[in-house]
Amino acid sequence: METRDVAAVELDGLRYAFGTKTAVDGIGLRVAPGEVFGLLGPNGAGKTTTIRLIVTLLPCPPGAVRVFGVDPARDPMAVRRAVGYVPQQLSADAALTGRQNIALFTRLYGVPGRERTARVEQALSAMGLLEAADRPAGTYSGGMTRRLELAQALVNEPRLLVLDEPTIGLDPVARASVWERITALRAETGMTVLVTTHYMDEAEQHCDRVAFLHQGRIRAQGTPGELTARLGPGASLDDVFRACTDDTFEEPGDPRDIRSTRRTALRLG
Ligand SMILES: Nc1ncnc2c1ncn2[C@@H]1O[C@H](COP(=O)(O)OP(=O)(O)OP(=O)(O)O)[C@@H](O)[C@H]1O
Repeated sequence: METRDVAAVELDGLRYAFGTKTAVDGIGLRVAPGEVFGLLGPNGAGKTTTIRLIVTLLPCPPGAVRVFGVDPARDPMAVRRAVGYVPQQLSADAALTGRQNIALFTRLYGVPGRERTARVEQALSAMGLLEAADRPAGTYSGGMTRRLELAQALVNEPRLLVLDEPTIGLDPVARASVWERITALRAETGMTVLVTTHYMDEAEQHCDRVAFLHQGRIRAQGTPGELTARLGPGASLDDVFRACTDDTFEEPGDPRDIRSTRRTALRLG
């Protein structure tokens, strides 16, 4: 039986290695239901690997991951039913129309036949794509393509939406339009959103809480306001990013340690 206290995502000592390369090195975090939570960090920090473990695309050890209380190591199908995942790599078929692309996903997700049309229309509407629905996806702008991919994930009616770099490569207007849709969706449905991004301004503006990863470990986590406050007046999330990737940062996992890097970060900033 689920209670209000069940986390949307809970990681406890999560580890993963590709052969001898440790990509995720003992991560613990908790994403509350309804939160927008940002996983931040430099290239190779372990963000995508963490996400792929959560969405069951990589096998995780029992007990290290819970999605709404369900361990993907024990019941991956239950986790897949709860999750909508938009990977970094573009997944829309350029030759199909937007509507056809989304319809394809209703089949992939096993949406019952009688519900498919309504789900497709809802997803198109939620992502502002009704007018462009019957054009080939190959004619869409970058921002529209991203919104189409979000729409594809939405037909599963996910409780947890997982987005890997949803705005990468988009111009500022398209980035804003993608976030506008995500924000509206969250407000309307109460959906939990787990997102990776390299854009610190987006994380600062749109994430309720964030965790900074570096070399497979969490270096700091909290609200953007908490983390910047630890670096002092005028600090930005960019400064926190730099502090967390500084090699002198010794004790991962304890957000208080960020204070010890304050001087370094300010110097670098
Ligand atoms: N399939 C793989 N085989 C071997 N090593 C991998 C594989 N996938 C990722 N890695 C390694 O694991 C580490 C973490 O990679 P990951 O893709 O999770 O990082 P990331 O934080 O998502 O980076 P980016 O911001 O570049 O997407 C990196 O050192 C990467 O080279």
